[in-house]
Amino acid sequence: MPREVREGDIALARGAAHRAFTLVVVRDYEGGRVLLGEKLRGFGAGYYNGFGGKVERGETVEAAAARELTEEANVEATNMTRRGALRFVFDDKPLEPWLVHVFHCSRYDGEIAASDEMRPEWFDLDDVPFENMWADDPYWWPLFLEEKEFVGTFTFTNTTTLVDYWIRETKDLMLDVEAMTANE
Ligand SMILES: Nc1nc2c([nH]c(=O)n2[C@H]2C[C@H](O)[C@@H](COP(=O)(O)OP(=O)(O)OP(=O)(O)O)O2)c(=O)[nH]1
Repeated sequence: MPREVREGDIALARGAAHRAFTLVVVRDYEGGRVLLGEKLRGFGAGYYNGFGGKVERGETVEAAAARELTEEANVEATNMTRRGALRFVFDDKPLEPWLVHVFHCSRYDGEIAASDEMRPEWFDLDDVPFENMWADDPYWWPLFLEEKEFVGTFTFTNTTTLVDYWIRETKDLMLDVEAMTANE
C-alpha cells in the first residue's frame, strides 16, 4: 500500500530541473463521460490515460497540451483549463522529477480518432478503469471530477510501483506551481 506523507516529506534534489509534461482529460458533461486513450507505445504503454506528452523547448505548457491532444486524438480543444500539477519522482530514472500539468477540456472541434500512440475510448464517470491506469490516478481523479484544482507529489520505484505520495486541493494553482518549480 502506498504511504501518505506530509507535503515536504518527499526530498527533492535541490536545484533539480523538472521535465514538464501535459495531460489532457476530455469530459463530456452531457454524456457523463470522460475520454481516455489506451497508450499503444512508449512510456506507460498498456495503461489508459489522458492525452499528452513532453513540453518542447520554447513551447508554452498550454500550447503543448493542445498540440498533444491534436496529435494523439485528432481534435482541437476550444475550451481547455489548467486543473492540476502532479510531480513524479522515480528512483530508477534520471534524478529530475517530472511535472505533469493536468488540463480539463470540455469542448473541441473535429472527430475523435485513434493515432499510432493512443486508442481513444469513452468511459462513464463511475467506470473509469483505474485497474489499468497509473497507480497515482485514483488519488487525484476524485479532485479532478469534483472540478477542484490540485497539486501533489508521487514517488515511484521500479517505474510503476507507487511508494508514497501527498495530494491536496489548491486555491491558487499557479502559485503552487511556482513554488514546486522554484530553485530551478
Ligand atoms: N495519469 C498519469 N499520467 C502520467 C503519469 N506519469 C506520466 O508521465 N503521465 C503522462 C504524462 C504524459 O501525458 C505521458 C507521458 O508522456 P509521453 O512519454 O507520452 O510523451 P511524448 O508523447 O512526448 O513522448 P514520445 O513517445 O512522443 O517521445 O504520460 C502518471 O503517473 N499518471
